[in-house]
Amino acid sequence: MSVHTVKHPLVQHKLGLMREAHLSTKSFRELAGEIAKLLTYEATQDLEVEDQEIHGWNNETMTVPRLKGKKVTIVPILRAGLGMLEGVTDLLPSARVSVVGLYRDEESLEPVPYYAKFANDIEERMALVIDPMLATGGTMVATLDMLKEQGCKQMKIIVLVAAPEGIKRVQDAYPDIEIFTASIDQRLDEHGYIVPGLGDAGDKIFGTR
Ligand SMILES: O=P(O)(O)OC[C@H]1O[C@H](OP(=O)(O)OP(=O)(O)O)[C@H](O)[C@@H]1O
Ligand SMILES: O=c1cc[nH]c(=O)[nH]1
Ligand SMILES: [Mg+2]
Repeated sequence: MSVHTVKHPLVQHKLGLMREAHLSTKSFRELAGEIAKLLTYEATQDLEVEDQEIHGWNNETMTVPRLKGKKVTIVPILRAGLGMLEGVTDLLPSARVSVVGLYRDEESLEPVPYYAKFANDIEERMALVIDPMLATGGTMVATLDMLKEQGCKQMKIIVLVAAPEGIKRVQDAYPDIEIFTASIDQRLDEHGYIVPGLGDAGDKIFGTR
């Protein structure tokens, strides 16, 4: 498995803005979408293209590259993953969206699934799982287990911030999966929050803090 930390200045600048304690809900949500879009650009670098002949502006034929029609399903993890969805669909407008809902139990820190609705032909699609936070990794591994159970063969992960503990948990369970992130932060605190992190991303995106 490889972990790609996207060091692009725009990504790093925007993530820095997200770390401000008193950022408005509006700004936090906008930045989450913008970084998600930039990370998607990186995560889709290996999409295949094929030549297609077209008539150009002067009616001469020319050959242009076109996406080969790789089927993708975007998988936002409720709630917080929804804050990234628009940024991802901006770049992948034809992708199907498969939604899973899991929350992390505050005491045990274990994921509790409560919703799932998958694309019909999910077994033929590459799944792009999106969630702002990869903390203990419990939620992500449970999501990947659900996708595998549905017959999904190729999966990638896009998170805004990852903790080393979460990366290891995903890595142990799914050695071949690629993770794209804007930052690998230092550690988890005693409540399982990423430090320095962003705080509770779901609460910040939905204004429920
Ligand atoms: O890696 P983990 O330790 O499992 O933690 C990460 C999960 O916690 C957060 O969701 P939360 O449970 O707060 O739900 P929410 O999105 O509804 O706020 C976050 O958005 C991840 O889904
Ligand atoms: O730091 C964290 C950890 C889990 N969930 C969050 O929203 N933030
Ligand atoms: Mg939350």
